[in-house]
Amino acid sequence: MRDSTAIAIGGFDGMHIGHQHLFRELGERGTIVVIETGYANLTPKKERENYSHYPILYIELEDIRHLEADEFISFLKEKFTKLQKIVVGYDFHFGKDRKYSFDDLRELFDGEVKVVDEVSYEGDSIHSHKIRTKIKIGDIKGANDFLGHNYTINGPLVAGQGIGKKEFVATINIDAREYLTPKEGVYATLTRIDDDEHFHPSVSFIGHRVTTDGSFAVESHILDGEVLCRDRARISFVSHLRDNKKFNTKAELKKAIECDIEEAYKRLKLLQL
Ligand SMILES: Cc1cc2nc3c(=O)[nH]c(=O)nc-3n(C[C@H](O)[C@H](O)[C@H](O)COP(=O)(O)O)c2cc1C
Ligand SMILES: Nc1ncnc2c1ncn2[C@@H]1O[C@H](COP(=O)(O)OP(=O)(O)O)[C@@H](O)[C@H]1O
Repeated sequence: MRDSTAIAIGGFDGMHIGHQHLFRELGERGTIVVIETGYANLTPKKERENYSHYPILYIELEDIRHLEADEFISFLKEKFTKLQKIVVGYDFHFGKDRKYSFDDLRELFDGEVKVVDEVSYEGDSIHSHKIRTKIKIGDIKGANDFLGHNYTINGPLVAGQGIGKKEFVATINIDAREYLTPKEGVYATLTRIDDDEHFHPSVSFIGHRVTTDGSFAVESHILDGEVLCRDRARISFVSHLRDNKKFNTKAELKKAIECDIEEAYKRLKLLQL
């Protein structure tokens, strides 16, 4: 990483299609420099590493936000002594009051400054805050189109109420509090257990279990057979099926879950065509 000749700089929460355009400019010896604001919740912390083969250096915003432009460049050159190229996007700003832009980099850096033009999807500029809004309203397709991959959360296994398997269907419950949780409801998903290679087709519920104990849950029912989850699971969202709902009886909820399973099968099958 220290030998890198090119770096791309930004927050990079989501590792979306716009970010990927920057990474394409890095060449063979590149590093991604993540400026951590503490607000990343699409790809928190090291989760970003699943979406690029380049090494990532994490820098706290607090450590650089006060710097003048020349100090910022010196800071980067100290970290990367062989630095020849800096890649940023059209709207990158840095330093005191975010007053510096790529113009300042171009003026003060003695290497190449590559500025990537605005990347859009169907005429709409791609940004992580827009992806967050889409996820919050349950527009999974829209979020995935901007991301260039399925929105995916992951977390350690937690105990459920213990009634799923007996009264409804078996589910894997996880704690995914580091992530932005999609709008409460039911989704067609793919779930990977304990970091195994394989993603299982699944249907997932996110929200307050208003029909039973009212507590918040993120849970996934695997569709292609029984699985044993020991440690953690990763849930990848494919499409929104319906909103969370309070049913009058458990029997009605059970019926709804059976419909959800059927619908999830259909949506996931479409993926394979
Ligand atoms: C596909 C699916 C859909 C669900 N939909 C709802 C729902 O609309 N309303 C609700 O209160 N709970 C819903 N649940 C959550 C159930 O209430 C939950 O699975 C049940 O309370 C068992 O919880 P346990 O696994 O913690 O024992 C759903 C669960 C699944 C798997
Ligand atoms: N849609 C886009 N098109 C081109 N560059 C982008 C785009 N979105 C972000 N970038 C660039 O990627 C880097 C990381 O940006 P960041 O602010 O973390 O992304 P976002 O705006 O999505 O939150 C910055 O250099 C930024 O200019």
